[in-house]
Amino acid sequence: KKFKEEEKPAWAKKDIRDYSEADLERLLDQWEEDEEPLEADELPEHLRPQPKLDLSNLDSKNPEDLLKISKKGRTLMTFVSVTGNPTREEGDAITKLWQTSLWNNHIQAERYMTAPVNRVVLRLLCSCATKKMSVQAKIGPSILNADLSNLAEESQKLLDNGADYLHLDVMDGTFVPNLTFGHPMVKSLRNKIKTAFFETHMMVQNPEQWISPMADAGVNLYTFHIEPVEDVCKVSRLVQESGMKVGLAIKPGTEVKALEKYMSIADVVLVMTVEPGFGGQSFMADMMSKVEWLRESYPNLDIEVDGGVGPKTIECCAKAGANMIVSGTAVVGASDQRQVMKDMRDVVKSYLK
Ligand SMILES: O=C(CO)[C@H](O)[C@H](O)COP(=O)(O)O
Repeated sequence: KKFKEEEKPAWAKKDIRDYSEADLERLLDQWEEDEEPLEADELPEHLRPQPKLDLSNLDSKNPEDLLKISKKGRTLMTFVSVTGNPTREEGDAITKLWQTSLWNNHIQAERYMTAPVNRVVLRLLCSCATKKMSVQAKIGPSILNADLSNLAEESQKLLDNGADYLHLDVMDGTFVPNLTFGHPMVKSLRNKIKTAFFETHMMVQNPEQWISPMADAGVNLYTFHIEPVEDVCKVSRLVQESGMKVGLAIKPGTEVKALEKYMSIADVVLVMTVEPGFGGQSFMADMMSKVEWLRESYPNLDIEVDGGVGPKTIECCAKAGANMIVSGTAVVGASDQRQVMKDMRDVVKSYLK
């Protein structure tokens, strides 16, 4: 706090190295006091101002009515029962199908089985709630060019310096001419880093093969290339069913419109701005027309760019509408990682407003 010199309390005049626990508490209190309030859409969901709901005319037996209510941007909790006296396994399978079809319609639902066995509580968290939230600027460093023998330390350092998520490049030596690591490495990393958001960028020929091991390894977002996949919808559904978010990636030579038919299932779209396979390549500015088209067509979509992105190229990405920024060399090799990530996030924010 900016006290005038003569008004400073005794503790504030001390050298910070002489602070007692109580002085540190006071300092913390003041920081919190001086903090700028967050924008409404940046607050956690439970603190966001909520629209008023009118439940007076609600027909609770009509699922459509329930869904309409959840579309008002509120989390809804409801009890459902499965008729026909199924076993617990059958009840689980039936409600899972229901959950998947809700997910396919961008309605995020969580199920909690309760006693008796054929009843479940279905918590509906509507997609519209998510869609109404404006997209957020996020920086996800790629650890491809980091010291992989020190992966946990390197990753923790990036997170401590403000990374919003970690982008983990998985290459199989077939889809791309390079080889990195697979699910055992991701699992070991997850054992050391419990809470960070992990994206795996699957540069692999058969992404279906690695869904289950990656889910088990604690991956949050499973981004795979559509080019080698015959049935993108099926693979996406399997990703969702395993509890991960779906990211769809395209190489520089792939038309952005190839993604159009999968947009209802994608949580994130990744536009590659280099030929996948290696870090440290030059940014391809001509990919920005893809990002522009995506942002114009899907204002609430998470659009990620990856390859050659750093302080020199961030403006181009932000202007086109990208909000999730993967950056490898420029961040990992920076002497001040925190500053580089903050500067890039600020540029993206300035275009999102
Ligand atoms: O997917 C990748 C390469 O296939 C990397 O994530 C990407 O290249 C990031 O590294 P850099 O920012 O150094 O280009």
